[in-house]
Amino acid sequence: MFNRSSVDSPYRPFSREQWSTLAKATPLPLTNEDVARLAGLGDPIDLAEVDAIYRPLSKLIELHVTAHRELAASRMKFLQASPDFQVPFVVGIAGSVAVGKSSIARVLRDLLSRFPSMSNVAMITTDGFLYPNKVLEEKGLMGRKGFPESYDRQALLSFLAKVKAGSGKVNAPVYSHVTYDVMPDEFIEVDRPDVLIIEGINVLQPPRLTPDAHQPTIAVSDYFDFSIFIDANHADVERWYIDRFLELRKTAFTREDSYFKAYADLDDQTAISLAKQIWTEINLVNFVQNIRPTRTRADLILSKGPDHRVQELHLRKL
Ligand SMILES: Nc1ncnc2c1ncn2[C@@H]1O[C@H](COP(=O)(O)OP(=O)(O)O)[C@@H](O)[C@H]1O
Ligand SMILES: CC(C)(COP(=O)(O)O)[C@@H](O)C(=O)NCCC(=O)O
Repeated sequence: MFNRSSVDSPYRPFSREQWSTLAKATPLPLTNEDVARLAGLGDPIDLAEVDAIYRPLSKLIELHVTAHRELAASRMKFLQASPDFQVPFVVGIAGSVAVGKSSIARVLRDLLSRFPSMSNVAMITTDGFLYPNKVLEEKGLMGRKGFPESYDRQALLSFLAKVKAGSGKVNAPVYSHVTYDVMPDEFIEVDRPDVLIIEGINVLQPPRLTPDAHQPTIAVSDYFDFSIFIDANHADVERWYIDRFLELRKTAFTREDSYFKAYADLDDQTAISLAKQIWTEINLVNFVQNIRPTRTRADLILSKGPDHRVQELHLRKL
């Protein structure tokens, strides 16, 4: 669990209680319609949690979006240039596999789009930018899925550059957890959104050195205007990973096109040891070596307890 609260820390800490008092002063309380729509997302985040933690967070992000637009307008005026488009505001969400990034991203997308100034909120996940299995096999990286080298970073950087440059209709590739591979003909079309949420385990990776000149290149997070790291004790995340694996065994794995179809009939004990093995050999190693070290690059760190409820928040001081 992240724990820095001294005066020289770049972060200002908030207990769950302190943060949730902000909900009272946050506009746009949840209406019955919002509650029904959020429940319809099928995510397990309960509505009290949405109200106490994620609704104030949506307001904080809205403040950043407004300030970002004002700064862009003043800069254009100073540069005597005419603003030709509104640059999308990019929110990055990082954290371990199975820490709850996608669930939080979906809820945030819904909450942000309730603000009239940012009704068009797009969302993508970085798994679409993993190399296809065929390429990973050729590179000997099938056991390193999710590690920085398993992503087509250039494609991801180019996607973000186009979105930020105001290009209309930019396609992001899509990953299937059923086929365990990138889908060759499926894309998410992003068309000049007000906000783009990009979620993935490696989005806060520092820039890499170029092999020839040893010069650092641009980082994915250079395109972020606000970044969030979802943190939790890794023993809890392992449990969430195994629970999700057992759930998938009953659903996605039973499909004919599932990569894991052979796992659908496993008994509980075998399924649990297999999930533990994948967790320990791939995802935990990646978390310790590559993901956790990026935590202090985030603007906001959300620390979850064993029940997924956020217990503490650390917000970067301005
Ligand atoms: N607030 C929550 N309460 C209960 N379960 C949750 C919560 N958030 C996520 N989960 C569960 O934890 C697991 C991991 O969440 P998910 O959003 O898929 O993680 P990630 O996108 O980080 O891999 C899933 O089984 C999900 O249903
Ligand atoms: C697809 C993932 C790399 C997550 O990617 P992300 O969307 O966070 O970029 C991960 O869910 C994964 O499949 N890891 C490989 C080991 C495993 O099967 O869990």
